[in-house]
Amino acid sequence: MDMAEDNDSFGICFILPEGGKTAPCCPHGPTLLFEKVGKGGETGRRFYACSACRDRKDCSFFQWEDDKVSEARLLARETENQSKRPVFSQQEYWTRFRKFASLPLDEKKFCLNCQILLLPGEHAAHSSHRCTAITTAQLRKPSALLCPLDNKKKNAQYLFTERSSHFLLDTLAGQGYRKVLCVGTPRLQELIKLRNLEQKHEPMKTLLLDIDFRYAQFYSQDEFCHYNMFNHHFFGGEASSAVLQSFLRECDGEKVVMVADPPFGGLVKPLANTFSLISQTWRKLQSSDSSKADMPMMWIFPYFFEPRILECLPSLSMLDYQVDYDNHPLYKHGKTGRKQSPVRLFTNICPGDVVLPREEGYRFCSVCRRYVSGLNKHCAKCNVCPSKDGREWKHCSTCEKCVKPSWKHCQTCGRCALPDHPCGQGQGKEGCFTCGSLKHKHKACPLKDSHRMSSYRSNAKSRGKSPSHHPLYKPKAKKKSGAARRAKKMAAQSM
Ligand SMILES: C[S@@+](CC[C@H](N)C(=O)[O-])C[C@H]1O[C@@H](n2cnc3c(N)ncnc32)[C@H](O)[C@@H]1O
Ligand SMILES: [Zn+2]
Ligand SMILES: [Zn+2]
Ligand SMILES: [Zn+2]
Ligand SMILES: [Zn+2]
Ligand SMILES: [Zn+2]
Ligand SMILES: [Zn+2]
Repeated sequence: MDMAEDNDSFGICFILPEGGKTAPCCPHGPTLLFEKVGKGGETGRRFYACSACRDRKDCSFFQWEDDKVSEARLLARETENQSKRPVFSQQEYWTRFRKFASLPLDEKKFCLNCQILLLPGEHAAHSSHRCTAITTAQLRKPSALLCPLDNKKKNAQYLFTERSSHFLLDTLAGQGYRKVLCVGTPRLQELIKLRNLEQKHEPMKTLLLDIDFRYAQFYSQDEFCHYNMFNHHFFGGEASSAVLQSFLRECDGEKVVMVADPPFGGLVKPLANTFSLISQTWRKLQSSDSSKADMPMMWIFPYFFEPRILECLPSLSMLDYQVDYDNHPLYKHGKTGRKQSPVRLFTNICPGDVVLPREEGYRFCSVCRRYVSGLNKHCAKCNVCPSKDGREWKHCSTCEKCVKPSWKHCQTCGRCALPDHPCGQGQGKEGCFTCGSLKHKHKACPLKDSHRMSSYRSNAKSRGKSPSHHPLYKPKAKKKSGAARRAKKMAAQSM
């Protein structure tokens, strides 16, 4: 980490759900349990908060773990949760879609204000809204039709460029996968369906799990589930989770792979927990010979979360491929954008099997047995291709490792750092790689279980007060950890 963390801050830890305890629900399904952690690492009071939203404006749920909640309050909560449900069930959406698809062209209308496909009887009710005609081709590309939800702290809908979505699809098809579980990847699902229509390749099946139920309008029950990937919650209940179960069953040798592209501000640990649960479900459904294997997956996330991700899911490894987005213009691949994309693929597919495009400068390192960025030169001393960010890193013989090109070895700190680093705070120790603090090691880090600390920074005064004084809702970001700071910057620089 290239950042020092201010040591007076408190962290918030995410606690994995314990068996037998049911968490209260917000409109986004079961909430997650968190714990405030003091500077000495001592733990504080636990509370439940929304799994999906990091901003109080999006979901204001808050409850101390030991709160006694009145019946009246529970009822009010349930009513609120109900009111946030989609108007139609997935089956109703599908019926509507089929009706819509059979309409003559001049009756096919989409309301831009309400973001819904309109059936003939509904045009009048939307007459004062902006409505647009829809072609069959548009109907097949919902991700281009729906306006991306760029709410940074909730949806952060960044859509793959053609380059990245085709790369993903070609790679997976080339590996023999015939079923792609798309977790938060609507554009990939769409591309798979378009490719099937061409009838040039063996058809692939796809199921989209996404919290954005606008996509429900375009798909059958077998193609879309309204889903929250931070708590593995199916809004459509058991019928919906059964859809996933049947998708994960590999009949006739149809291999399944999962591709997930969560919002970058999301917590790593709950996501890893969800992906493990999906993998477990998959494993139970397979014949005995694959009982030990993990479900093949690709998790798309910025490279600076690598330590966190590998800590949670050690079977993954990070590839050098830069994933880029249409509506994230600053982070384009290679030299075309102002900056290189920091987003990478984390996968348990053998890295050597994922061929990165030579025409984009990637090359195969025969020692590392994987494809790497053109500038990622193999270091004979470290015996790896060390670069994480696509730039050429250089070896520091004092630190005995390769470092970013902008770093210089500092005699005072006894390590490599940016030239303008806060000097002299480390006493020659490397400190914590989670938060960057030089005063403790990673194992003792109070922020270990959360990279959400940027929005959760607080002071002790908030303890015991009402929800409106809750630490979650008081973003008092001074200095963030490297990863949190960069994730925030990515979100802020978008659009
Ligand atoms: C970074 S975008 C990825 C889109 C992808 N690059 C594509 O082009 O298909 C994040 C996606 O995850 C979805 N999403 C956000 N929060 C979610 C949650 N809690 N559960 C499930 N999906 C979520 C968004 O609706 C969006 O589709
Ligand atoms: Zn919520
Ligand atoms: Zn409307
Ligand atoms: Zn190498
Ligand atoms: Zn080296
Ligand atoms: Zn050094
Ligand atoms: Zn120094």
